[in-house]
Amino acid sequence: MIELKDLKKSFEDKAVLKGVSIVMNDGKCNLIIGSSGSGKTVLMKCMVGLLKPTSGNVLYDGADFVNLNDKEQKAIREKIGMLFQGGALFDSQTVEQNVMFPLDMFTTDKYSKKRERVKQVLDRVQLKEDAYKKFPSEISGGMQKRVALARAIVLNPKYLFCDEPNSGLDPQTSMVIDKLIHEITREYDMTTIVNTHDMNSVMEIGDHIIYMHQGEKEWEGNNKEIILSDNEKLNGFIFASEFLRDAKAMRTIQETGKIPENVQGGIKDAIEEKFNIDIDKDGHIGSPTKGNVPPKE
Ligand SMILES: Nc1ncnc2c1ncn2[C@@H]1O[C@H](COP(=O)(O)OP(=O)(O)OP(=O)(O)O)[C@@H](O)[C@H]1O
Repeated sequence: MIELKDLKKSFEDKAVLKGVSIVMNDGKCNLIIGSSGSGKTVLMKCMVGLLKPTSGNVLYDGADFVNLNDKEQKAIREKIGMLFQGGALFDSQTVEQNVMFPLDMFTTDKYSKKRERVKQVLDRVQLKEDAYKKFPSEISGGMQKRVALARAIVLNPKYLFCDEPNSGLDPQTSMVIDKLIHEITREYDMTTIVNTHDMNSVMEIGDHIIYMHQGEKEWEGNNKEIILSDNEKLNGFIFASEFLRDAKAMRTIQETGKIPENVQGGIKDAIEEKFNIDIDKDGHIGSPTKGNVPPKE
C-alpha cells in the first residue's frame, strides 16, 4: 500500500506541496488530476524518490521511503514500473531490446528466458512479432506507448507510475492505452498511479481520482462521484474541460432543469449548441429540449 502523510515540498521559499495526505487504492488505477502547476508531477516525483520531500512521509507498506537506507530504497524501486511522458524509448534499440533492457539491468536470467518474458508482455500489449525488430522511429505513437508500457511491466512491478500516458496521442488511441493500463492493473494486481490532463481517462479508468489544487488535495472520489460533486474548485476545473463538462451538464440538466449558475458565457453557449437547447439568462432551459439530452435513467 502507498500512503502519503502530510507531504510538503518547497523549492527555496516556494511551497509547491502544502501537506498532502492520500491513501492510494491497492490494485486500482489512482488518477492525479489538476490544472497545470498544481503540483501533480512534483507529487509523483516525491513518491518514486526522484525528489526529496521537505517534510512528511511516503509510506510503502508502512515503510517510510525517505528514511530507508540505500539497499531498502533499491528494493522498493525494483517493485516500481514507470511509463514516462513521451515513452522515453531508446531510439537506437529495437522494440525487443527496449523491453529487454530492465531484464538485462536487474536480472541474471538466460537470454532464452528473457526473450520469453519479452514476448509475453509484448503479446499482452497486443504488439505483433513483426514489430519486434523495428526501431521506435519506424512505429506509430500508439505502438511506441505500447512498447513503453510493456517495458514498464516487464519486471512484474507491484506499483506502476504513468506520467501523462496519453500525451501526443489521438483520443481513440488514448482510449486503447487507457484500457490496457486499466486491464493490466487488475490482471497483475498492481497499484497504479496516473498523472493526467486527459478527462476521457478520468471517466474511463478513474477508480480513484485525486484532484490537486495549488499544492493541496482538494477532492478525491471515483468516476461516478466526480459527476455529482459540488466542490466549486473541482467543478471549475471540470467545466474547463469539454468531455467531463458535457457529462456533467447532461446530468445537471436532467436533474435540475438548469445548468449551474456559475457557468456562463462561452461555456453556456457551447452547452446550448451541444445539447441543442436554449438556456435563459438565469441558466434555466428556455424552450423544450429538442431531444439531445438523454432521458433520466
Ligand atoms: N525543480 C523545481 N524548482 C523550482 N520549482 C519547481 C521545480 N519543479 C516544479 N516546480 C514548480 O512547482 C509547481 C508545480 O509543478 P508541477 O510540475 O508539479 O505541476 P503539474 O501540476 O505537474 O503541472 P503540468 O500539468 O503542467 O505538468 C510549478 O509552479 C513549478 O514551477
